[in-house]
Amino acid sequence: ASPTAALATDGDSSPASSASMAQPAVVDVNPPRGTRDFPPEEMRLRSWLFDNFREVSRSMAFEEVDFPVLESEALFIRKAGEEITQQLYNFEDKGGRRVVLRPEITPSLARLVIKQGKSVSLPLKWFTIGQCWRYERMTRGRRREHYQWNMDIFGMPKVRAEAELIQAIVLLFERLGITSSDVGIRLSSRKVLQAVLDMYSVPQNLFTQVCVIVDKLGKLSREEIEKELISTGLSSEAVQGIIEVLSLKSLSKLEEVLGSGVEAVADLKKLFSLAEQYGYADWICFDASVVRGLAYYTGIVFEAFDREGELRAICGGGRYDRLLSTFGTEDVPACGFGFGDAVIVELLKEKGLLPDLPRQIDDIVFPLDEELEGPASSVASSLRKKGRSVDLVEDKRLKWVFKHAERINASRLILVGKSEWERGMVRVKILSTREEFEVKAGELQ
Ligand SMILES: Nc1ccc(Br)nc1
Repeated sequence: ASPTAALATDGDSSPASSASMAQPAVVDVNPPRGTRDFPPEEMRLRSWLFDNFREVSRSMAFEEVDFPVLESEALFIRKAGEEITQQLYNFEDKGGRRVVLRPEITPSLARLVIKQGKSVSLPLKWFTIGQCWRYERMTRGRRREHYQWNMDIFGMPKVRAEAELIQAIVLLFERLGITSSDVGIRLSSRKVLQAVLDMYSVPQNLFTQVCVIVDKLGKLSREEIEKELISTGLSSEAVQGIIEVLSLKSLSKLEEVLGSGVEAVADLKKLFSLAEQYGYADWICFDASVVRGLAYYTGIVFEAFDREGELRAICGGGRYDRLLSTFGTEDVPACGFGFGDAVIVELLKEKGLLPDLPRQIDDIVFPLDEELEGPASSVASSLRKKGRSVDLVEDKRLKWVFKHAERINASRLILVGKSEWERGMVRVKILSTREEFEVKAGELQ
């Protein structure tokens, strides 16, 4: 039986389709576990979302870049215990190379910056939209792939980079109809945690591990967090100090605890003052518990969350000034964020903000009988060359064509009939007004 047996037909009684209807499909027509198909309606929504990502990136003067989904596993081997490195979609290829389906975009960006070396002038502002993968044990039934919009700035050491990236996120939300009462952006700096660890003389090599653990605040219980922190060798005094500082929600309180002149506080104050000038101050709030879960962040970190519901992170990012040296080359200051395609769509659904994106075609061209299939081809071709979207239909009854025109929201129906064609004419039906007239085939726009 043909694998397409399960495919519905359009009800037209053309003999080929009815015979294959009876057999069940012999292949599993579902995509691999944790992955999605994008049939036309879902694809229109995804394209709409990605067009908004692209439009914001363009308005911020970012250049689009792209990378293979397949990367060397070495790019993602990190020892900080991040979830992302424990769920690598990794395998050995036929050449014995250790490769992965990338779990994130940032290491690929860093790789390309290193590869481009001196040939690029800084700062670099790059964006991409790419599919990312994780091998999640299906017990949790979560997705194994999603598309991420990434915007990254290389070579901008000051908090201007963070301020620019947060504006991009706010511009995107505003384009989608989301307001600052729907979503907030929590931000802090990893230098806060660095300052606390310094206060307790915690060795520097524990920093990234501690970040990955405290990122689970809000997901794990306080006891579990304390236990994990103790297991890294931290004193219980240091653990209490960390949890106390990370529960702060006020910058002035933070300054009281850490003392004035601390870099973390200065950075954050500068960012809040820039936010006023950009006009997005009501979107952001200081929250010392924000550390994000990626090992390589070194400075300001931020994440957008929905103010109702389970406070899911919609997107997140931060500064990573020392990622390149982990690849064996000199560091370039960098900052970026990742914005997934799934949580945002759930949020839009909950807020009733999903756009109506019907299929829309300009013209249907239909030959009224077989000997006019040639002329219909030239009519369709000339309209397409003028930029019209044209559905060339044949072997159907006229009744079906009218139904089809409605289904695809066609603006016009161009009928190619024998008597008209002999006079160099075609018949045009404007489907919204039912207006009908003849036009010289050569003058059809
Ligand atoms: N990093 C990552 C990859 C794939 C999905 Br779904 N979520 C997170």
